Amino acid sequence: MAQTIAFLGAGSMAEAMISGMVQSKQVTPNQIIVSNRSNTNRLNELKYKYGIQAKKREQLDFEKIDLFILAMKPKDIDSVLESLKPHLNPQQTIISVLAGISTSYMEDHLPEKQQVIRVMPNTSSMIGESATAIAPGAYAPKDRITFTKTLMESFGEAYVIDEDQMDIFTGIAGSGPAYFYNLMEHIEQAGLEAGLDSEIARSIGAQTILGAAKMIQERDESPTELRENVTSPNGTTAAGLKALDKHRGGEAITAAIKGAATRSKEMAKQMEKPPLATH
Ligand SMILES: NC(=O)C1=CN([C@@H]2O[C@H](COP(=O)(O)OP(=O)(O)OC[C@H]3O[C@@H](n4cnc5c(N)ncnc54)[C@H](O)[C@@H]3O)[C@@H](O)[C@H]2O)C=CC1
Ligand SMILES: O=C(O)[C@@H]1CCC=N1
Repeated sequence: MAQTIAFLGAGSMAEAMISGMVQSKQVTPNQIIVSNRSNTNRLNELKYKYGIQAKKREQLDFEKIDLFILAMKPKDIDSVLESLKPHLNPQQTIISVLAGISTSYMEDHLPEKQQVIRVMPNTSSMIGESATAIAPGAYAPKDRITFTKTLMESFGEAYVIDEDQMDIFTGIAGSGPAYFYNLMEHIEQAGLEAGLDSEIARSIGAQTILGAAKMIQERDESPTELRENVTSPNGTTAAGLKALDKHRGGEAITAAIKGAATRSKEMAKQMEKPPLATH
């Protein structure tokens, strides 16, 4: 992949993607440039940790960059698009990881017909295990979409979806790791309260989640069949599931996914609003 990739934003999501890309060896570290608004300590940290290039915004050589990956907070999108706009040429692609920012919003704030692709990775990119969505904008050519998919696959699984599915994808996969970390917090606490060592409680919980996820991926059985296989009549699992049901565990997960997806939609709506008039 002989392309130069510049990250604008050097936070946790940028680092997770950089880590996954570098480990995959599909991208060499010197193809990656990381940049942010002002925190040079953070840039140096990433530079030395991953062997990539780190540059202040004013040091970026825009012409030599093929792909810009926007990885700042959604609230900073306007200032970033404004600062990018005068430097872009039609061959350059803007990839955005920002939740709730549509491709059409970005296209409207960039030079006419700029190539824009929206993606939604998650922090498991860090170890090559992301589930990443890709939604191309109106002017993204096929070869760039294919390239972006290959790039996203360097740190996990990647799926090309319609942009109107991005909110639910964000609810399931973008925010999803947090639900499992929250689940782990509860598992660990239950283990601790019953006298397990905290390290062992954490390890047991993680291995159990990992094993269940791999069973779903590797076996030709549905989650329902797999659940039934664990559940002996009147046994321990039946008692556990009854308690889960009583406390509306399943509904809680559905609500979490829907809550995140709704927030993603709301964020997009807020961006569509005209700015408040100032007098
Ligand atoms: N954290 C996550 O799990 C995921 C985050 N995202 C998206 O990734 C984006 C970044 O999220 P995090 O990494 O968690 O945030 P973060 O707060 O850790 O990082 C934001 C970075 O942007 C930089 N920044 C701010 N203004 C800038 C500007 N004008 N130009 C260049 N850089 C600028 C900051 O210095 C910081 O390095 C968000 O838009 C979020 O919606 C998407 C998927 C998952
Ligand atoms: O919480 C957020 O808004 C971002 C997007 C998906 C995960 N983190």
